[in-house]
Formats: sequence, structure tokens, C-alpha cells
Amino acid sequence: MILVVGGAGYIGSHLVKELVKSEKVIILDNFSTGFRSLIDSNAILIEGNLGDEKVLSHIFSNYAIQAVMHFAANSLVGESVQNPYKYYENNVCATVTLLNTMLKYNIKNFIFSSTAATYGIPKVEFIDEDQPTSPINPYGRSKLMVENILEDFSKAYGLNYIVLRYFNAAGAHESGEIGESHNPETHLIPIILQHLLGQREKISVFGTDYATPDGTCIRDYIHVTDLAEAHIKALYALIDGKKQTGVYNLGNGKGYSVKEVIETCEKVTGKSANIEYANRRPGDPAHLIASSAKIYKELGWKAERNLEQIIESAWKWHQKMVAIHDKN
Ligand SMILES: NC(=O)c1ccc[n+]([C@@H]2O[C@H](COP(=O)([O-])OP(=O)(O)OC[C@H]3O[C@@H](n4cnc5c(N)ncnc54)[C@H](O)[C@@H]3O)[C@@H](O)[C@H]2O)c1
Ligand SMILES: O=c1ccn([C@@H]2O[C@H](COP(=O)(O)OP(=O)(O)O[C@H]3O[C@H](CO)[C@@H](O)[C@H](O)[C@H]3O)[C@@H](O)[C@H]2O)c(=O)[nH]1
Repeated sequence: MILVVGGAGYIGSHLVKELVKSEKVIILDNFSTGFRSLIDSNAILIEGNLGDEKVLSHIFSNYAIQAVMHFAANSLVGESVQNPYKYYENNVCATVTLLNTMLKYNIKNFIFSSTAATYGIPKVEFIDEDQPTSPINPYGRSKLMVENILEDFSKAYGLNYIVLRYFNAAGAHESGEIGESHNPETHLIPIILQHLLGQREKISVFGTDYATPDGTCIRDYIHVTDLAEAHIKALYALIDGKKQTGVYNLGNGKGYSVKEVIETCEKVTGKSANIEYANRRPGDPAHLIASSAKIYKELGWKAERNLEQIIESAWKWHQKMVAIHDKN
């Protein structure tokens, strides 16, 4: 049985949907940013806080947990600058309690959701795992702290772990049943699609004076189902003893500017956007593009879905959300 912490969230719920095909799954979530509608009916749900030792002890003493996959976190860069305590408390302190309680019950396999934000401002076009980590905001620092803790716990206590540094997760499940839901929504693709569905008046492009060909920020968008598949490969690498530790980037290896993402959304939806050019958003590096060569070489994973497929799946999901909303 696998424990998925944060399985009611966007990325965790997509992982669960794939994982229940081969494993028994238990989800721990406190619904701080997750949704009951994203919970897979084949998984067991425990409602609680990952920093609550009592809840964790209950799970670890009642279920034979082979591995913990940890998606739960606060993950808004801007909010982390305003309220760093929340980030260090939830992303770091609660995670230490989770790790410590796992070790008490001799559970030693751990998969951690980290981020491209650990790199800070990259010095190269394609970021591989050997690039220096130098996060520029509390969110990225909180993730890097956990990465460092994992390294120390592995050496001292024999914890096996894989860190997955995602670039920009986007898209929705092919079934159309689940998709990206954040409240408030701050991510580019859902914001564009909500606008094209008439739910927002316009799209603001944050910054047009970056050192990129069209002046807008470049990101590497990765389909959430590709992420889920990478997690499953990482999980079996730990469980089967193929790997004791590992740190991998998860991206498509292709960068798209904010303007290009808007154009692709217009193409996929056949609608045209009302764009406002605004100031830069604090904490945004000009470009973030992954090299995911390491995970391909070591675990045989590569992204299969391109930007258009990402947007098509997200569009299907957002249209469905409008239909449900209109019915209610
Ligand atoms: N969305 C992205 O583009 C992206 C990119 C890089 C990394 N990440 C990381 O991936 C992970 C998942 O991101 P997401 O976009 O799915 O976020 P999300 O907010 O949709 O999901 C997080 C889930 O964790 C739960 N949670 C938070 N704190 C908890 C706690 N103390 N106890 C129990 N449950 C708790 C929330 O209720 C939610 O269901 C996060 O760790 C995030 O930092 C996300
Ligand atoms: O209304 C908007 C929203 C976003 N952007 C821009 O679009 C790009 C992408 O922004 P967003 O979708 O908010 O993602 P990021 O800020 O790049 O962060 C995501 O990707 C990171 C890894 O690259 C993760 O660490 C974060 O958790 C995840 O939110 C950035 O240049 C933003 O400035 C706009 O121009 N207008």
C-alpha cells in the first residue's frame, strides 16, 4: 500500500488516478488547497494534517505502507514572500514530522515533489541537476531545505528517497474527470482558458522586457499525466531497490514564452484573447527550461505530451467545469 500525502490536490490526484491501477492507495489530505471532487473513489481517504504525529501513527500502525509520496505543500511564490512562516511551517516542519514518524515505523521509501524554483536564476538555457541551487524566494528555499534534510536523513537513518523537481505542471487527465483546480488560480494556462471561457475580463502578461526573443518569460510546461508516469517509475525504482536516492528534473525540454502560450491557447480554442501588458511579477526568472536527460538515462522516463496536447486536455476540463457550474 502506498501513502499519497496531498492526494486531493492537482498533481497528487492525477498520480493517484494512475497509481490505483496497480497499487492500493491511501490519501492523507487536510483539504487546505485540495478538493473532495478530485479524490479517486478507489483510494482510502484519511482527512488530517501531515504534521500531526497522531494521524501519521494511526496510518503507519494500521496499514502496511511500502512508500510515501509527498505532494502536500503551499506553493505560491508571491504568498511565500508575504508569509514565509506558513511556508517553513507547512513545507519544512510538517515534512520533518512526517519523515521522523515514517522512520519510527521503519518506512524508508519517500518520493518528494520539488520544483524548478530551487534553481533560482539559471545561468544556462537547459537546466540539468548539476546546476547550482540558489532559490530566490521562501517557497523555493523551503523545498531545497527538505531536499537537504532528505540527504542527511538518508546518510544517518538509511532513508531511500527520490526528489522530483517539476517545471510548470499543466493539463488535465485524459478521462476529463479531473484537472487543475487552484483557488485562487494564479497559473498561466488555467487563467488564459478561464478568460477565453468568459470567466475573466482579460489576461495580464507580467513583464515584456525580459531578455527573451519576445520579451516575455519562458517556461517549460509539462503535462500532469507525464508527471504522474514519472512518479510511478520513481516509486518502483525505490521499491525494487534499483535506486536508494536520486534527484531528477521533470520537464519537456522545450521553452514557450507567455505570448506563445497565449497564441497556442487561441489556436486550440479558436477564440481570441484580450491581453493587457503589465509589470513584471516579483520573483519570476526570465526563463526556466529543463534538461530531463538524467531521468531518461536512469529510469527510462521522458515527457510524451507537447504544449498543444496539454492545452487541449486543459480546455476539455475547463469547459466541463463551466457546464457543471451552469447546471448547478
Ligand atoms: N503546480 C506546479 O506547477 C508545481 C510545480 C513544481 C512543484 N510543485 C509541487 O507539487 C506539489 C503539488 O502541487 P499542486 O499544484 O498539486 O498543489 P495543490 O495545492 O493542488 O495540492 C496540494 C495538496 O496538499 C494538501 N495539503 C497541503 N498542506 C497539507 C497538510 N499540512 N496536511 C495535509 N494535506 C496538506 C492540500 O490540501 C492539497 O490537496 C507541491 O508540493 C508543489 O510545491 C507544483
Ligand atoms: O496571469 C498570469 C499568470 C502568469 N504569468 C506568467 O506566466 C509564467 C508562468 O507562471 P505560472 O503559471 O504562475 O507558473 P510559475 O510561476 O512559473 O510557477 C510554477 O512552476 C514552478 C516551477 O517552474 C513551480 O515551482 C511553481 O510551484 C508553479 O506554480 C510566468 O512568467 C508568469 O509571470 C502571466 O504573465 N500572467
